[in-house]
Amino acid sequence: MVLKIPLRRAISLTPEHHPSSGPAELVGPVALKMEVNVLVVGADSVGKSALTVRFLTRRFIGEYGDLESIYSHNVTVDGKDVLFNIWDFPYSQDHSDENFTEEEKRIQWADGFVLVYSICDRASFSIIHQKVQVIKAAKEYLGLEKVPIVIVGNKRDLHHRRTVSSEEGRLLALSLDCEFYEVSAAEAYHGVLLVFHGLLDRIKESKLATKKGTGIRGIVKSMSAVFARRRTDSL
Ligand SMILES: Nc1nc2c(ncn2[C@@H]2O[C@H](COP(=O)(O)OP(=O)(O)OP(=O)(O)O)[C@@H](O)[C@H]2O)c(=O)[nH]1
Repeated sequence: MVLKIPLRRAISLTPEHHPSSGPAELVGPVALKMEVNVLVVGADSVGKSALTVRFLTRRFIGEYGDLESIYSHNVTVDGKDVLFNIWDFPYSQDHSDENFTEEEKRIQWADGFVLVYSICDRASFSIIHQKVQVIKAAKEYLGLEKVPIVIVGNKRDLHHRRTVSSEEGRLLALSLDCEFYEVSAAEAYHGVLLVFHGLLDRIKESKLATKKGTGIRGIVKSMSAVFARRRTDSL
């Protein structure tokens, strides 16, 4: 039986986690709670909503409608609470300036990306390469060197209709320094769980690297400022 339930009712939505709020770590009374923003991107009907809902509710609903929203959900990973804000967003063919700016905002908002294609839809696979480049370029511009991206080939259960081989997916991910998974949101929860946990690991690594980078960059910057002042003083 196919269950049809509105996503907003299936998942608790925390309204304050809007793109403008950006990534953050919530400081609770006792412990630091990690919060991550994840953007799920891909062509139409590849299963973006199915993956998101599977991760958040463990269920495969079947039909998801056209709702585009950010869903916030607490997940316990390695004994620690992590707040996932997940934005499931269809790939847009609209290349207007306005759309470009909106896309940049979404990329800025996200700490990590799940890029989804369907193994039965070659066109959905073909856009992944360009999408990764757009994301990386935008993040590099913001000073982030290592961008956490996971590429996911969905609908693995439909292997008789496969048009993209696992090898192609794996090679693409390898060439773009992304992680790769093939899953079936329809058939199994475990694979989908690995996708989001794998992404979380990458996000943690990237945050750590950024903190370290900022530290060194900060020291270099202040030293340069001191020497520059000394040079001006001695003139
Ligand atoms: N067989 C199979 N069908 C799936 C799988 N994942 C999703 N679907 C189906 O594919 C269709 C599209 O799924 P959605 O999750 O709505 O895809 P989407 O990418 O969010 O689609 P848009 O909202 O149009 O961008 C639905 O009919 C789902 O039931 C899967 O792993 N296997």
